[in-house]
Amino acid sequence: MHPFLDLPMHVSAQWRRAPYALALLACAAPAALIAQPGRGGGGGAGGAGAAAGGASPSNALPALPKGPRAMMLRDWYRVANLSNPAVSPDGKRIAVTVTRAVEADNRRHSEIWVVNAAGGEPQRWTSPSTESSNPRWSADGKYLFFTSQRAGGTGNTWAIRLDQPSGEAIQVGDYPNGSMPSDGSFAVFTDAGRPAPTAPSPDPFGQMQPMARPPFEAITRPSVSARFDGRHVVDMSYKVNGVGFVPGRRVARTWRPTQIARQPIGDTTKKVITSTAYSHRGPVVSPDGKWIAFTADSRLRPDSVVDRERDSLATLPYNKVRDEAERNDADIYIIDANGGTPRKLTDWMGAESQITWSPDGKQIAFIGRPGRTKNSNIYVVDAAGGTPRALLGNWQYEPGNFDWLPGGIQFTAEIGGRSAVLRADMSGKSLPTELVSGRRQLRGASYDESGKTLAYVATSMNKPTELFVASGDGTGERQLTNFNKDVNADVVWSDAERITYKSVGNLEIEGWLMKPYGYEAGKKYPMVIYIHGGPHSSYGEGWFDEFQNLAAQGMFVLFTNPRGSSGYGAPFTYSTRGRWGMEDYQDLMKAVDIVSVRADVDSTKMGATGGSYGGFMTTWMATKTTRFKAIETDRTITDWTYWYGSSDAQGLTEFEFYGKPWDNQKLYDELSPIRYVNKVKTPMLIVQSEEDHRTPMGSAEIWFMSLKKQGVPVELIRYPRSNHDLSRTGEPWLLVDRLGRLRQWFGYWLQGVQPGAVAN
Ligand SMILES: CC(=O)N[C@@H](C)C(=O)N[C@@H](C)C(=O)N[C@@H](C)C(=O)O
Repeated sequence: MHPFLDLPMHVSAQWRRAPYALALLACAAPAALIAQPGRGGGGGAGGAGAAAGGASPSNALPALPKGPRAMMLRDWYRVANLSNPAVSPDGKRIAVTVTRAVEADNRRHSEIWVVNAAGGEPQRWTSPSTESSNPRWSADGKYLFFTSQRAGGTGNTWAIRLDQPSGEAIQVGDYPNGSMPSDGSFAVFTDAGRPAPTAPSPDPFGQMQPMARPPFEAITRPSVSARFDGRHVVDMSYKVNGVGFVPGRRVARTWRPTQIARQPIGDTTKKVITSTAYSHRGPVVSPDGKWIAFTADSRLRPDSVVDRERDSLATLPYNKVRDEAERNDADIYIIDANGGTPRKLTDWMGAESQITWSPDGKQIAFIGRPGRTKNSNIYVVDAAGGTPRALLGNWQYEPGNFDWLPGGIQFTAEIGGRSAVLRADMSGKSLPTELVSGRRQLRGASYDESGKTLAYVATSMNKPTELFVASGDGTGERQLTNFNKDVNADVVWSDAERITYKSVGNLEIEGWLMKPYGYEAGKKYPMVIYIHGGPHSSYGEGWFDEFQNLAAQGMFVLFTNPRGSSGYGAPFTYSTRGRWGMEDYQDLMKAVDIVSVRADVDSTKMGATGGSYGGFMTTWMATKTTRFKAIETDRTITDWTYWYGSSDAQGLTEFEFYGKPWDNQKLYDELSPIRYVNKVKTPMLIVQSEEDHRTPMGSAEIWFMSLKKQGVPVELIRYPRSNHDLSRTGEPWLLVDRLGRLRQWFGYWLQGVQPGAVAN
């Protein structure tokens, strides 16, 4: 997991859009859910604007012309995104989530579709009137479970019955979700327990909005509670991007350590088998059902002690010896499947996750990260104990998810900007072998019970996501779906050339140059460099609406993964610590140098754009060079001290800048573009979301005002009802509006296209 946030570590800047934020509507699924793609009923494969009309602005828009042609803005609504493939235990069927926008309703919609692994038409299994995602098959093949919020249910797990005629989705209480032994007789999962009952006391503030009520131990009170509807804050984490404002505690802090529970399949009785002051995490049962492995604090200290220690350390100034020391926060333990005293499997420095038993139950594998800035690896240890051994040796890259199949361990990994399915050498002596690879990005490798069938979703530069199947060893790959057939037939998606180049310190940097739509040899075209955020994320070999948008406008799009990006190993990722805007800036400008001397690039018409950390970098660039004729800065950061105080992710700079602003104010200041704003001459478009709690509005506002006061052309677009993820999961109409503004801004400054003349 990401050290600062609840996010997976290797987040591709392009793929962050995939798990669309679902506005799950409460609505029962009608019977006869199965539909053929492209045959109506709420949107077939690739169907544009699938929902039935209602009065909306989009209804007034003319039909999109047939292609082949450049991408138009409204083509965005036509692209289907596939995610979470799941192979049935017998390997015969594959379920997948299909998400697309419903243009007329300004929303996204997700459904579960199922396709035979042997091929054939995919079938829709969930209702077009309800949101459904994340399919998973029960081990005995009786159910297809999926996530949905429907009226009259508890929790968000629903199921379609497979072993008998089935109608609407149901909820089943006797089939718990969790880790199961080979015979599938019971499931093991964590249980947060119930809060201790407290005597109800009258709450004088009970009628107030939750954010307005005086939190626990607050000193001030509303003079008249019915007249105060503001926000009263005493806790540090009072706002979270994508969630909003979070009400504070109203009672003293208590701890509810997670326990391990087990429940027989076909029974509704849950038995909690532990009762400890420490939490159990990620329990997995051995194939023979006798043992449960889990992670917990390395000293099994009560959660209250661990949390208080962490909170008190967090108030101290940065201390190199203490804060850079390697830590052993957690270890793996094994307990009898009926409960008892756990045994520590091994004392291992660092963090363990994804504990997995070998099929014979004799060994345990896990992903281990020996130190915060060190590469993770797959480790294997005897279930009896011993020293874990690394399977990937000194491999440059890091494993994603892995499966221990009958034939060995297979895993996914980011290899720079592409991704692959690989097999580990179980002796740990050789580097892993790529089974499914190529210039593309793969997600969600899923296997049947025997490991003989493998499914994944894949995309490449000019191909939106589709579902693929192959043999377990990666051979015999076949594309199973064509949800984007119609849009692909109309739109000529641009392809990109992969480049690598040596930058400061001889470090190799990977990048791509996407050709403009309608490229003709002998002509010159404007070029825009895109800069990703994080900084620990990456661009890569996948279809990306933003790049296609500007390429369709007739521009080269340059994008690179400067040092600091993820996907090239932890040393590369963390090599910019304390040096943001230094060598990574040079990595970016080096790419501009290389590309700008090409005969087909007009070096007098270059632009730059980027979001979040990329937004910081674009403002930083604006203070350093006038080579760009126009810049767009998105969800920007212009003052790191302001950002530290107003964002929801202080851990990022506390780690990267070696402390809090007052520990290292000089660095926070020196790396803040606002200190040099008097040097900016480049026209800038600023795009910012009103509800962005990751990079709040103040950075954009001060940048806007500073440029205005200096007479530099600047526009600020403030998007309502939007957070940090507007460009990925925001309201479709606003998201597309933003794409249009990018075309217009660069169209005006780089191509001389007059306001209002850029095609939609
Ligand atoms: C990798 C990551 O997400 N890091 C976070 C702490 C983060 O949110 N950083 C932002 C400043 C950022 O740049 N986010 C990127 C990923 C974005 O595009 O939003």
